[in-house]
Amino acid sequence: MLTIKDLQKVYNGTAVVQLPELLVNTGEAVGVVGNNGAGKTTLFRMLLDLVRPSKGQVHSKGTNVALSEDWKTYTGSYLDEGFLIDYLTVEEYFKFIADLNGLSQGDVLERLEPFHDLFNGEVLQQRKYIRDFSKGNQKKIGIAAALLSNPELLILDEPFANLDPSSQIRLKNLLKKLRQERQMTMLISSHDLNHVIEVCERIVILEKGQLVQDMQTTENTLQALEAYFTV
Ligand SMILES: Nc1ncnc2c1ncn2[C@@H]1O[C@H](COP(=O)(O)OP(=O)(O)OP(=O)(O)O)[C@@H](O)[C@H]1O
Repeated sequence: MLTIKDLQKVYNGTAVVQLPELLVNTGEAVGVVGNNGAGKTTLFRMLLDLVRPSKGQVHSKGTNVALSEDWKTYTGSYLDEGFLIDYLTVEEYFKFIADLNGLSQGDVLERLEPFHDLFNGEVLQQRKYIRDFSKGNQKKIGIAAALLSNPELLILDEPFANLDPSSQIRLKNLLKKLRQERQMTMLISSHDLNHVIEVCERIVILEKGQLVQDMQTTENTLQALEAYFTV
């Protein structure tokens, strides 16, 4: 699905991402972990053509993401609040996304059904602008919007951050369900090692922009990650 070749991003003379090669197969869920400043967000921004690489390319289904818009039809993503339109209500925002994707009001309601527990009665019909929601609820809105188009590829940056414990568990279960039912390809960055290994069958560790480990998730992965991050 994704082919990253010789990818580099340099800021102020320092390579903050430097990846000779990284392949993400169709149907694979890859967790990206690494300490603050490891380059996770910068990598995701390059995957989504939001930041131009200093060197190298990202291909999605064989197409360079910087040279085509085709990948946008099957890619859902949420990195931060910049993805929202904060002066709209939630319903207006979902309608905007629905119109972009040719979805009816009925489709939207059906596709939001799996979010019922995660929304916890605090997201829909609130009669307020997105900017007036809490950070956690804004994140739920963004993730739901990313999934409205039923994408083949989902890219989420720290989806569990800012969520309360119940919401983290609900989101984790929702992502696991999407994996099981739709074999959705996922790239998820997270500082929550427990949750990310439950959702993803493969974990890559970034350190100072470099890929230092690439492992399949097993019953020993949490221990291995904890050992790695214990300094
Ligand atoms: N626009 C920018 N200009 C200069 N430096 C930048 C810019 N964006 C990111 N960086 C730097 O690139 C490095 C990687 O940052 P990035 O946000 O990708 O890391 P991260 O792994 O997502 O970190 P965190 O876990 O803290 O979110 C950091 O040193 C950061 O300061």
